[in-house]
Amino acid sequence: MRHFFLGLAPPDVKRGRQAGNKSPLGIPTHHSNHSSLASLRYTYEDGKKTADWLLANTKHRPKVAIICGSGLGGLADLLKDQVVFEYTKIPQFPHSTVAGHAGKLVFGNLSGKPTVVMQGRFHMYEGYPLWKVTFPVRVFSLLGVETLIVTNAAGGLNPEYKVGDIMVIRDHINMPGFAGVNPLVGPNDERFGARFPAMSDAYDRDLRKLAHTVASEMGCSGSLREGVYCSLGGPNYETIAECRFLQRLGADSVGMSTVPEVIVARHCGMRVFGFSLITNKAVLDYETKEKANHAEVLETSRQSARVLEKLVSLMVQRIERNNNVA
Ligand SMILES: O=P(O)(O)O[C@H]1O[C@H](CO)[C@@H](O)[C@H]1O
Ligand code: HPA
Repeated sequence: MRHFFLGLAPPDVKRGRQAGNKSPLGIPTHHSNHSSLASLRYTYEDGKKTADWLLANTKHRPKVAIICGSGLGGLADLLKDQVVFEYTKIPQFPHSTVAGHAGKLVFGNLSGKPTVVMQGRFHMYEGYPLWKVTFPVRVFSLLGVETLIVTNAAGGLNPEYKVGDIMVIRDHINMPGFAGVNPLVGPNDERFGARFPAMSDAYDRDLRKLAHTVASEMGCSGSLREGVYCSLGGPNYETIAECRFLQRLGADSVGMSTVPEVIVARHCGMRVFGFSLITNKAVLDYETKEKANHAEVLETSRQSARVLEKLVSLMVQRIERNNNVA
């Protein structure tokens, strides 16, 4: 296993062609107007710089990328012939700040397939704008990744779901998107994708089918669900009224991530698959004393991670080049 401690200070983020004070996360603290805010983002060339740096420092050429949810980073340990980069050492990469997100990018072979795994993702509630949250996805696309697998820890809204169940994501509800909070807001660079991408087929049908096949071969189809994930901004967990509202909207699970990554991956033509691990039941009853908390989320992830890891690695084994399933 090789670790990179090259001591490279991450270069400054593109300033959106404006001067101004910055927070420690590189986020400007003063904006003259909305349009300067909208043009503040990483450019295609920024993504290319980071991708080229990674390609120069590893011989791996991944076709599959996996983003691990809270407490689910153990998946990276299954990679053979690892090359590990701390996020803090990768030019322009944001840094992980949440418990259960180690902040390492791991390249290697998973089930014999060249794969890159994010041990830790970025969330809007950490103070990152969505163009930073989703920067790794664009870097993956520039590395040549064709398939993105996302995992997350989520609260179960569907009354049938139990803690420890795994939900194949069939579709999502982008709650912040209703208010215009979307990673694709701002000037569109056609080299990544079209101005108006479709999202009706965001989660690949063949990979969803494959997940059910693999789960039944593993003998765990009883705890495999399929449903709709709803993303909120966080960081507070939902009120009871909000959970009831989300249920009525048709959401089966709720979390604070994933959707921006999926939107950006689909924008740049990647095939997407996702799992929610149901780490807690959403609180829907005013009589209960139950409360969501991150310690419980991490504990459920710890207990159920092995099944999820096996499911993902068996799926990767069957993903062929050019988006086929073996
Ligand atoms: O979605 P992931 O990153 O798995 O994490 C989930 O767990 C945290 C809350 O416990 C939130 O960050 C929520 O989004
Ligand atoms: N709500 C939001 N995000 C979450 C939850 C939840 O209940 N569980 C894990 N992440």
